[in-house]
Parts: sequence; structure tokens; C-alpha cells
Amino acid sequence: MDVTSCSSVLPKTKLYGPNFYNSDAKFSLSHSCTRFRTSVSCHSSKNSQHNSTTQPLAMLCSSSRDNRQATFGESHQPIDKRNPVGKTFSSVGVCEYDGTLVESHSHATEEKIGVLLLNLGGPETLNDVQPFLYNLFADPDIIRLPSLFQFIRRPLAKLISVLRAPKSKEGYAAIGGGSPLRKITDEQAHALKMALEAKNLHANVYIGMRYWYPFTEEAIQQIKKDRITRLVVLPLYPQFSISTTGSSIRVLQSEFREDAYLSRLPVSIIKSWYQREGYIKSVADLIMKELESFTEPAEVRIFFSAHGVPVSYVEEAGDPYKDQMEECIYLIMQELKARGVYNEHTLAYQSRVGPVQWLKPYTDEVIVELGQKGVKSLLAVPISFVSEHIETLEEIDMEYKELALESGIQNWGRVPALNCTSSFITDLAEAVVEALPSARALTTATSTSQEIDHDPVRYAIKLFFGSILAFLLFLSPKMITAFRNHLI
Ligand SMILES: C=CC1=C(C)c2cc3[nH]c(cc4nc(cc5[nH]c(cc1n2)c(C)c5CCC(=O)O)C(CCC(=O)O)=C4C)c(C)c3C=C
Ligand SMILES: [Fe+2]
Repeated sequence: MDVTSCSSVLPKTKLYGPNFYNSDAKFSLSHSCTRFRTSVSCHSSKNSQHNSTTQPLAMLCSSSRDNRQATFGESHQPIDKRNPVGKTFSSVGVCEYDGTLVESHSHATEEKIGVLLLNLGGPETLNDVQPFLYNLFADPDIIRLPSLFQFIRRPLAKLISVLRAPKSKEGYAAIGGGSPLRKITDEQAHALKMALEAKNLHANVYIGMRYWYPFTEEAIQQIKKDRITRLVVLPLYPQFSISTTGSSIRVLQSEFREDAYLSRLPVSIIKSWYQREGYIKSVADLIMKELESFTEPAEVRIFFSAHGVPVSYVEEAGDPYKDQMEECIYLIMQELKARGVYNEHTLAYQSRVGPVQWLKPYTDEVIVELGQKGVKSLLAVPISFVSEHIETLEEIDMEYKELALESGIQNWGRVPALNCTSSFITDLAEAVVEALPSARALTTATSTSQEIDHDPVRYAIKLFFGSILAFLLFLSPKMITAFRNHLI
């Protein structure tokens, strides 16, 4: 079995440097395809710009298992009781893939393909909201604390989740008492499995959620139990962000590096896929359809609203999210122009949380400005996520719509999320087929700045100064006001 030498090992102090995100770890498809004896053709896109960015699992880890308040069972208890079927969409045990064989050392092994869909997860009931928020805020990729402050991560997550829960619960109550994310992701997984079968690729499709059931760790245990021999990891986020795909990959890495079987499993990660032709065309189709519902379609401002991230992610940590978002919007607008649609457009960022600066312009502020400028028709396009969720159903459909109407905008529309749109699912299936040949096994892990300090003196010094700083932070009037203003 191949072991990929990984060039993506990160510097200890800067976990997310631009080198990691910009490193082009694509493998030559033609080379990789020769490793298969298979009738599945390896598609390379006509236009390389439209390929997904794939990469074998890179090596940076910090254990995220402990960061969790809600238990998801012992590591060898793969199926969540609430989901007896689990998150595997499998109709066949062994993946035939049209007689595919892959050479493993000196003997040939039957290939068993797995596709792991990564997603955020959402609370299914109002009682789930606070523990879900705890999991989210305990994630080192969501709240990035200096190493000195790591020990306050869990109490801080507890505090923020308790303070935030009432506001979040109101939102979830307004959309029916829970997130639709699990149901939609289940449907997408099923549709993807069918689309792969239509391409004669029989694969088990797994769902791994980052902050709620079915957790990524459970999916990984199921993959291991099923003895998958080749895995494609497909995050359901078109654009890469440290806070989404990056965070889920971190979980994968920490699970994989500790396990002999998993660390040898050939894996291909599709890090981002916002530039795929099939995706761009599917979004353009939905926009065109929605424009037709306005009386004067050409006068409508197309308003892309992306989920924000703190500015520091982009400017300090090298998150490519903003660049990818802008390129994505550019490609969609080019596609619309090619179809004779020349509407004005705007990109803004929504859903900011907490006292720090987030990517600008902010959606709510831009809506007010556009109203003041005399824009009368607005079509909102949620762009960072491919399923309906709280931020489309509550924030956009309720809060922003109300704000727009108050601001003088008379005609409001919203493009639905892609969900199971067939052209989109077919494109995801193509992305999986393209990624398969570049699967590579994990190499050994390196330590990171997040790892436990084994030197007791250094640890004691850090603890001492960290406690003083944490104490000052909690008592600072600025911090208290910030919590009150932004979380509750
Ligand atoms: C690409 C999409 C997303 C990015 C980037 C992202 C970053 C990010 N989010 C928070 C805080 C919260 N996110 C919440 C819900 C939520 N976030 C996304 C997507 C992205 N987040 C989705 C799809 C959802 C909804 C899930 C659902 O239940 O439907 C929440 C909880 C809801 C709320 O209280 O508003 C929080 C909190 C941060 C801090 C962050 C980047 C650092
Ligand atoms: Fe979010």
C-alpha cells in the first residue's frame, strides 16, 4: 500500500499558514489511474480551473475528542442509538466497482470504496441546543486561544454556550424546533450513492458531523468496521475555511494517526470544490429560476450572503475562505453573463458571533444601505452552504427579509439551497470519481502547538500566568459588555 510522503506538515507555531492551503497536493490523474485495473474512467475536467482541490490527509492534529460535552458513545460503538441505520448508505457489502482490483503489496485485494461526507451538524431538539453550542465553542478551530489559555477552553465554551443558548433556541424554535441539517444530509448521502451507482461505482456513503449526531468519530469507526479500502472525504462546504472543513479534517487526522488500519487507508480529501463547473451551473440555474419570479428580473440586485468568519482567520491564519468566496461569486456571475444575465450583484457576510471583527461588509448593514440607495428588488443567495439550515430559514428568510422591507426594498426573493438538486449531486459524484485515484495513506503525525506540554516546569509557569490572564480577562468590563451585547 502506498504511503504518501506528506509535504504539508505545518510549522509548530502557526497551524494554518498559507503554505498549507495553497500547497497543490494534486496528483497526476493519469499516473494514478494506472494503479487501477478498472473500467471506471478517471475524468479530468476540461478546464483545470473547474477541478476540485484534492489532497491526501495532511498532518496536523490536536485531539478534539475531549472537547465534547455530549457523549457519542465509546469509540467502538459505532452506531448512534438515535440512528440505528447509522450514517452509512450502503446497499452492497463489497464494492465491486466493475471488477476493480488494486495492488496491495504483493497480493491483489478487492476494493471497497467509502465516501465520507463532512458537515457541521445541528441540534435536533431545543434541548440539544446548549450541548451543541458547547461542542461548537469548544472547538479550537472556532475559538482560537493562545496556547497559554488552552486550559480555559472548556469552561469558556460552557459559559458562552449557556449565554448564547436562549438566543439560539429562539431561532431554532422559529424553524420548527430543530435543525433540518441531518435530514437533508441523509437525503444528499442517499442521492449521492445513487448517482455513484449510476456511474457504476458502488460505494458506502457515510456522514460525519462535527458538532452533533452522527459525529465524525462514529462514522470513522463504521468505516473501520466495514473494512473500507479506499476513502474519499467530501466536505459539504464548497469553500474551504479553517472553521469548517479545516476543523473536520483535524478530527480525521487525530482519529487516523492513532489507528494502524486507518493510518494506512488510502484517503483523498476534496478540500474545496466551489470552482467546479457542475456546482457553478447548478447555482446559476437556481438564480435564473428565482429571477423569473420577479416582475422585472433585470432590475433585481443579486445579493450573495455568505457565512462570515472572524477577520483574523483570513489575515493572521491564512484562511483562503474569503478569496475562494470571491472567486466563486465571480465564476457564478460569469456563468450568468454567458447566459445573457447582466444583473448587478453584491457579496456580504452574515451570522457574526462575539466581540471580534468579522469579514465585511456585513449583510444587515448592506441591506440597509441598498434600501437607502433606492434598490427596490433584492434576491438573496446563500452561498457558503449547500443545505437549508437555521441561517437560511431564520436569519435570511425572517430577519433579513424584515430588515429589507423596513429599509425600502419592496420585492424580496431568496434562492433555495442546493439540497438534492440532481445536477449538483451528479457533479458531487463526478468529484468523487475524480478524487479516487489520488487517495494516499497517512504518514506519521507531527506534534503541534496544541499538544500537552510534557515539561512540568514550563507547564506550571504557563498555568500560573494563564490563570492570572484568564482572571483579568473575565473581570474586564470590556469583556463583560461584549458578552452581554453579542451573545445574549
Ligand atoms: C461555511 C459555513 C460556515 C462557517 C464558515 C461557519 C463559521 C462559524 N460559525 C460560528 C458560530 C455558529 N455557527 C452556527 C451555526 C451554523 N454555522 C454554519 C456554517 C458555518 N459556520 C451552519 C450551516 C450552521 C447551522 C447549523 C444548523 O443547525 O442548521 C451557530 C449556531 C446557531 C446560532 O446560534 O447562530 C453558531 C453559534 C463561528 C463562531 C464561526 C467561525 C469562527
Ligand atoms: Fe457557523
